[in-house]
Amino acid sequence: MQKIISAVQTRLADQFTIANEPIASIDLMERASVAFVSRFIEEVPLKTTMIAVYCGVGNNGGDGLAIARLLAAKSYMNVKVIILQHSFKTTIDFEENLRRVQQLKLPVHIFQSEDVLPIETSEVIIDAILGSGLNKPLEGSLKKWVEQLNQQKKHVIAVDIPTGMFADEPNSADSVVVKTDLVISFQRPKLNFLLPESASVIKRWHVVDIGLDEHFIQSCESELALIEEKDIQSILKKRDNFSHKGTYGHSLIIAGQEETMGAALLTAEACLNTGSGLTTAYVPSLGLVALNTRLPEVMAAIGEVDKIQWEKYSAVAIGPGLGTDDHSIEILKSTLKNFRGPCVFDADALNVLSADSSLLDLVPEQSVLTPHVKEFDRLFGAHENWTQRVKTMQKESTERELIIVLKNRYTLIASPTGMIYFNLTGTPAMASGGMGDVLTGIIVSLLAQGYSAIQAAMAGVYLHGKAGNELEELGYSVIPASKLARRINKTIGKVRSTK
Ligand SMILES: NC(=O)C1=CN([C@@H]2O[C@H](COP(=O)(O)OP(=O)(O)OC[C@H]3O[C@@H](n4cnc5c(N)ncnc54)[C@H](OP(=O)(O)O)[C@@H]3O)[C@@H](O)[C@H]2O)[C@@H](O)CC1
Ligand SMILES: Nc1ncnc2c1ncn2[C@@H]1O[C@H](COP(=O)(O)OP(=O)(O)O)[C@@H](O)[C@H]1O
Ligand SMILES: [K+]
Repeated sequence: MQKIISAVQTRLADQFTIANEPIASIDLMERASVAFVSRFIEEVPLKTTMIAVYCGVGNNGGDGLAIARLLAAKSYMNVKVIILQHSFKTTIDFEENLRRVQQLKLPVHIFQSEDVLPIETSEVIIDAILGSGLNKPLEGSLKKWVEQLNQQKKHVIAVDIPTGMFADEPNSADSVVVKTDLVISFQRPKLNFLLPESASVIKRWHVVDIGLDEHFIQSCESELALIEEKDIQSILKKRDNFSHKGTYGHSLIIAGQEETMGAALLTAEACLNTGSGLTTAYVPSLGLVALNTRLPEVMAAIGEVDKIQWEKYSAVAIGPGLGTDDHSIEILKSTLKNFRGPCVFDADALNVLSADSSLLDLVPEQSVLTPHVKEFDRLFGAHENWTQRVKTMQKESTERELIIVLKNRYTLIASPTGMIYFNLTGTPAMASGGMGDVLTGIIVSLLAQGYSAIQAAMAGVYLHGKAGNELEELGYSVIPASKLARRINKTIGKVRSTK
């Protein structure tokens, strides 16, 4: 698990590394710049490319100057430096790198606040104007310059963070930020890279290791962390030699209506392939033929709700394609009343809970809720931005002792301990109908197999995304949910075998 740290904590990590490695500040800047350049070369391999490095006068600008020098040393022939003199308060390392650049005789153009920037003729812009030292939204000449740069629609690569973007607090909707194709960021992604608002200014980001003290970073107080594959490997258990189907639990999936039987099938198929010992689907009787034809391994439960033998099941998933009519409400109420084991609430189950907060209050502790953003806002109220949603998740999850999985490109998982875990696996190729049903099937299966609620949510989300990544690598530009439901067992096998 990698802690995500704030801009302030990053500064402390810089200082700690400088004092304890020990390393001179200027040498740490050099190391960061070397790390940037090694990734930049992969992005822009052509040495004749015209590159303009836009520098501020703080340490981000210092990085920019070092990067310009290092690129020239790597035989990039057309590198020029533009210094935006937004302040006269320069840093020592900026000054030192300016001296080094001037010795090389690289073209350096300096612009003062009142100056108008000429139209940029270079093909690639490196944004080293401001980094994590941003302390207020851009204004005045800096804002004007950045607006002008954005209009030119160049290939922009930012150093550490796009100029104007806060690392860990929300930018207002009208704030001006450099629009980037790639951010090469130092040591950790910034919180805001992981929230959907960043999409308007960041197409891709990549983190490079600049050798900050990891022990210090991991000891920082932070309630935000990134899930790593080794975390999932340590969760996943091997299947024992003398185990049998009874060892791996019995999942009940309550899903589907006449027009949405597919949701029940997808959930059940994913559950089966994730390793649940037995899987039963409670579906309308008109769905029986489909279920028996498509998934002969899955048993069916049909008929009156009060006939369900709740004690047979180790875990329940309720909601995909269930509808929100009276019958669905009755099934949900019955689940809340009768089932004592771990439960996943998804889709229409969440919609029913949103419509009646007294039902939401009955959801047992350690249940897993898997809303997408609309379901989340229906459950917990409208939000102005994702920073607010993160706070709400934390509050609701700790107060209600629930695991909340807020699905997105980078799905967030809130634990009742107050921690928020970010998952980085997954791909936009997974943005297709039924994908959430598959996730629900994976999570309920893990619950039935005896994993704790937080383990099942973390492993489920990670493996779901990882299966998507693997299919994309096999050539799928869009992944049908059923394809992923059939792939998941292979993904689990691979993650487990690399232990
Ligand atoms: N420390 C290290 O060893 C390492 C650091 N590294 C690099 O340092 C970067 C952080 O550098 P930094 O702290 O110097 O801040 P930076 O982003 O350059 O800006 C500071 C300047 O911005 C100004 N300013 C702020 N907001 C403003 C606004 N809205 N509009 C106008 N001005 C504004 C502020 O002015 P002030 O408000 O103080 O007057 C100050 O002059 C980090 O992202 C990474 O790239 C790496 O080399 C690794 C080693
Ligand atoms: N752009 C994306 N990148 C990564 N994962 C995605 C993306 N879009 C959707 N997903 C994943 O697909 C699933 C969609 O869930 P949901 O919206 O409930 O779909 P459905 O209701 O069709 O089943 C979530 O797990 C989400 O994380
Ligand atoms: K920058």
